[in-house]
Amino acid sequence: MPNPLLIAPSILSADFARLGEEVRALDAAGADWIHCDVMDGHFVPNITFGPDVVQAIRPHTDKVLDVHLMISPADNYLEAFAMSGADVITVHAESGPHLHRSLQTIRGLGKQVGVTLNPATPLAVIEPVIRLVDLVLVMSVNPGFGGQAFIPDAVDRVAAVRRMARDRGLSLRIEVDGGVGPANAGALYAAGADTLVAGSAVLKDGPAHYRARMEAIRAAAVNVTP
Ligand SMILES: O=C(CO)[C@H](O)[C@H](O)COP(=O)(O)O
Ligand SMILES: [Fe+2]
Repeated sequence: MPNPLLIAPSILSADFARLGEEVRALDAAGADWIHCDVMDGHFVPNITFGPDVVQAIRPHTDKVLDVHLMISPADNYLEAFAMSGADVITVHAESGPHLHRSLQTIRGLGKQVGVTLNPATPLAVIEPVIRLVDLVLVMSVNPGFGGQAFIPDAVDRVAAVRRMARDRGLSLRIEVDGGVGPANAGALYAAGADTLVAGSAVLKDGPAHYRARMEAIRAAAVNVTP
């Protein structure tokens, strides 16, 4: 039985001066999760925000706050993000030498555990830790910026992660992030993705379009028979 499809708009493409309003608008427009991109200017060549901003948006929605940490090292900040009200905390496998420990720490903080891989990282890296996670995030762009072109190899990588999970009897979530929109949602869902992050495809034309943009992605995903 596949997991229900979730659409997770990324606030990376929101108006940062009106972040609370933006989160409320995404929630009201039918977002399943709110995806929060945390960048440190070191692991990725861009800087966004830290746990104080996650804490500031927490009262604006009851939806799951899906925190994608693009920071290195991540371990020193996991507790702060847990305290900020994050529900899912995802770390990059490439961001430190102690991935297993990072995932154990997130679990110990009572949060859903995510691991993510850059497009060039072999999928085998997650084999030793796949039983520890609730979610595998397959990056479909090189992390750091919104609005980049989708890397088509991500579809095959999703299918391979789904096989890896099924072979072990795991029904974890597979999330895809970067350049996701109606043009690739069907292929991603058919390959086994169940959580689609979308920044620019949802937010680029403002709040009046949020609902229609998310519905278009949802419709494109489920209309392709796996
Ligand atoms: O993690 C990210 C970038 O590193 C973002 O979540 C992602 O790029 C979303 O933006 P878009 O849908 O515009 O690509
Ligand atoms: Fe992200």
